[in-house]
Amino acid sequence: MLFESRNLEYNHPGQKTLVFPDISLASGESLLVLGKSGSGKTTLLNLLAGLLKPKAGEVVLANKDFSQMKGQEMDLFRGKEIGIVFQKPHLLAALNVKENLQMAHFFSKKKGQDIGQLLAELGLSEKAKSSVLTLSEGEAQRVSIARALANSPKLILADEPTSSLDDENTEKVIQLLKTQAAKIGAALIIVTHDQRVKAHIPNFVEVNPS
Ligand SMILES: Nc1ncnc2c1ncn2[C@@H]1O[C@H](COP(=O)(O)OP(=O)(O)OP(=O)(O)O)[C@@H](O)[C@H]1O
Repeated sequence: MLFESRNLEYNHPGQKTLVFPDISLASGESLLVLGKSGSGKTTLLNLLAGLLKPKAGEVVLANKDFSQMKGQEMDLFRGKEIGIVFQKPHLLAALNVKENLQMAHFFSKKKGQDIGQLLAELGLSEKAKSSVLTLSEGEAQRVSIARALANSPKLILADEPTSSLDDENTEKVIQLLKTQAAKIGAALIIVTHDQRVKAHIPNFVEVNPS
């Protein structure tokens, strides 16, 4: 398996212990994380991104357990191997579209995908030199997907990536995530409430409040 998380538990201060379902994904496979508000979906995503350390359990990507990795070692590992798409695109306002993607290459110190080709595949070639402030919401979300993919990560994590998009852009964003994950052989995990996404990705786990 390319990616596995096992027996994960987490404690927010003063809260009940959250216990998570195990996940196991091969290269190119996609999975939805479903669950009620407050059940722990974002916490799970943060554990899978190495942004939080679990109280128990392990997270293994390409045979490496990174669940207890810290500091610079974790940042470097994440920069190389994990692409994250947030609910709202976090782009650098001072930079244009292409420069935002170049930053991802710069920080990961890894030769990733060709940026021109990636922009073309995401239908953004004409926006390469545009300020990110001038993009529509759908375009900005596609740029943030391009940025998450720029280093050809082995794991792509997306937190409610379609919640502010219309049907057409939702369809586009999900297809892009799926086809790009398959193309670069990554595992794809999407946290969502969005019924529209369930139609495209049948594989899911549910986080239940313990
Ligand atoms: N920093 C924190 N400190 C204390 N408790 C927290 C913290 N972050 C989250 N929690 C609690 O942990 C639980 C899980 O939160 P989390 O954000 O992971 O849920 P979620 O399923 O993503 O919710 P939503 O769908 O509403 O975004 C909730 O009860 C929340 O109040």
